[in-house]
Amino acid sequence: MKNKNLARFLKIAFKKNKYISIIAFVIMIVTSIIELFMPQITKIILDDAIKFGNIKLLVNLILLYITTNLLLNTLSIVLQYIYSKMKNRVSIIFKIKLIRHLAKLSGNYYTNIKTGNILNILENDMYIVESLGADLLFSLIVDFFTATIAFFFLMKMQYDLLIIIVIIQALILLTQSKFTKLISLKNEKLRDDSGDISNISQEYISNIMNVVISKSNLKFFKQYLNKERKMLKNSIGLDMAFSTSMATGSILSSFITVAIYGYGGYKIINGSMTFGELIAFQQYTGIFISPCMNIIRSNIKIEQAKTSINRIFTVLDEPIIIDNNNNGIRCSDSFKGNISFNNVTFSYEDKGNTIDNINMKFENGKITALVGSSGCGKSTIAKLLFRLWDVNSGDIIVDSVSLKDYNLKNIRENISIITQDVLLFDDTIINNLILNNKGINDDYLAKVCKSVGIYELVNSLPNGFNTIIGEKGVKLSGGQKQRISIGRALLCDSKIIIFDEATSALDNISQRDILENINEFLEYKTVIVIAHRLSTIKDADKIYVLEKGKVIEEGCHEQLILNEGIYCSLLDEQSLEVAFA
Ligand SMILES: Nc1ncnc2c1ncn2[C@@H]1O[C@H](COP(=O)(O)OP(=O)(O)OP(=O)(O)O)[C@@H](O)[C@H]1O
Repeated sequence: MKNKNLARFLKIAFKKNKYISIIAFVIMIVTSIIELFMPQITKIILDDAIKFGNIKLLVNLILLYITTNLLLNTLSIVLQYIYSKMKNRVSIIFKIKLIRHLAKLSGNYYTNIKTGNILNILENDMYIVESLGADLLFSLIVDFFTATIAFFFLMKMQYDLLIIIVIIQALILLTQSKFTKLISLKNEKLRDDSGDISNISQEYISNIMNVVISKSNLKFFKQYLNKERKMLKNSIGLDMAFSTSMATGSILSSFITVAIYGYGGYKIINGSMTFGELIAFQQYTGIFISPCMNIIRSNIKIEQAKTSINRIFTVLDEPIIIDNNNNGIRCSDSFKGNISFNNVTFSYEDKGNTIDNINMKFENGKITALVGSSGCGKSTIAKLLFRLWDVNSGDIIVDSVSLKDYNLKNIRENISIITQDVLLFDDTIINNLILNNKGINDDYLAKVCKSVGIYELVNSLPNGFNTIIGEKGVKLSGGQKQRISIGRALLCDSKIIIFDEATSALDNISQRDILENINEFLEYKTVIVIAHRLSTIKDADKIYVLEKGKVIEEGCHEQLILNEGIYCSLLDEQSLEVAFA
């Protein structure tokens, strides 16, 4: 699986860097050939120019040596530039792929997602893949090429000395491959630890104010320290394995030097080798061993990267359960957003039915309310409509077309959900209001802001609409956040608009004022209001009362009062609560 994912990764990376990779590969081969040519210059300098006192030849060879060196270094700068470009390009491509894919996943995935793990993939795994280096694959090919040619030169020069070197090299290969396995195992453990720590830190930092208020710092610290201790232990283990592997490699490599000077020196003494040949042999040995060692070290890097690439693909391969239906129907200009739930049944995972054979209608130009005790399934209705989950049975019909037959992105653009938990960005008020909706005119913006009651607030701020509201809108009150969220939805101008406890942070009077003020924006829309406070929905055209995922009563406020059913008792309970408040 890991190898398959590595191949998939390389295929995508290569496809996006086709021409630049070919250029890099050609430069690498040229560099390698030049390097292979260098020991020959040394040999001629020693054995021909110096030995026979040929000054002209010596000067020419030294000039050649300098020129080749200059060329080699220039090519190496060009290569570095290409690699750096490729590396960043590949990393950006995969990050975008990941972020895009995440947006296509289902509510189920979002429910079970571990934020820290995903952040870890986006940051750490991407970094490891980046540091694998775009050059690695090419280097391996070129290293193999260079080592083979150097091997032939060495064999031609002194095959018996070469045999000794090959034996030592084989020993190095054997020990290093054992270390590679150990290192990659330890590395995998470390990556898991790092994911766990990211999860805890992410949970802590993003809720820091609530953590302090709920006095749960100690719980976090304990959890955090335990994980850090475990990671420290594994990290030391990894470093030790790494340095032992390096030291073993280095000790074994030193035997090669011993063999060259010992056995090579002996050969010079008995006349079967020249001094120039010994130096050239030593240089070729370097050219032979260095790529061999590179191949071994690359193996460790590749093993590390494989783990990271695997993680990247675990997210990328997460199946898209909610079909995007890209070729599906798009909402036309005459789209009304009349919705009917026909015998809809739905359950989260393997739990019992959260929505149980429900039939409901939400009509354009009307306000329909959903009420019922906590956990009866009201918000689930909104989530099904937004297709975060698909229904198990029955169908949701929008303007006579099944919801599943619409292009997902397009139908979602026509639905705005304002939830209790407002999503605000650490950005200006204006950017939080308009999001991507750049074409909004100033008068309309002012009108919407007045209706949701933030116009005065904005004007009272020195930077007005350009005031930064802090992370998660921390500089605003709960009510102000909800007002911005409602304003944002109105500016979106979707045909279907769902208020899910959207005014829960506001007092009764502010809530009534907002609802009255925004009425004109809701005139030709399908409006669904989910509320606990029944005063919010008493003017709704239709009210559905839900219990355990079933509709148990329906009608307008007056009809439901006459029914003297659950709605009536909920109303009585709330009147009592207000009276005793
Ligand atoms: N993502 C989820 N995964 C599993 N179960 C869920 C999920 N979301 C909600 N539930 C469960 O589904 C049931 C209905 O939840 P829902 O949020 O629709 O209720 P609600 O009527 O809107 O409640 P409230 O008024 O408290 O907001 C609850 O029992 C809840 O635990």
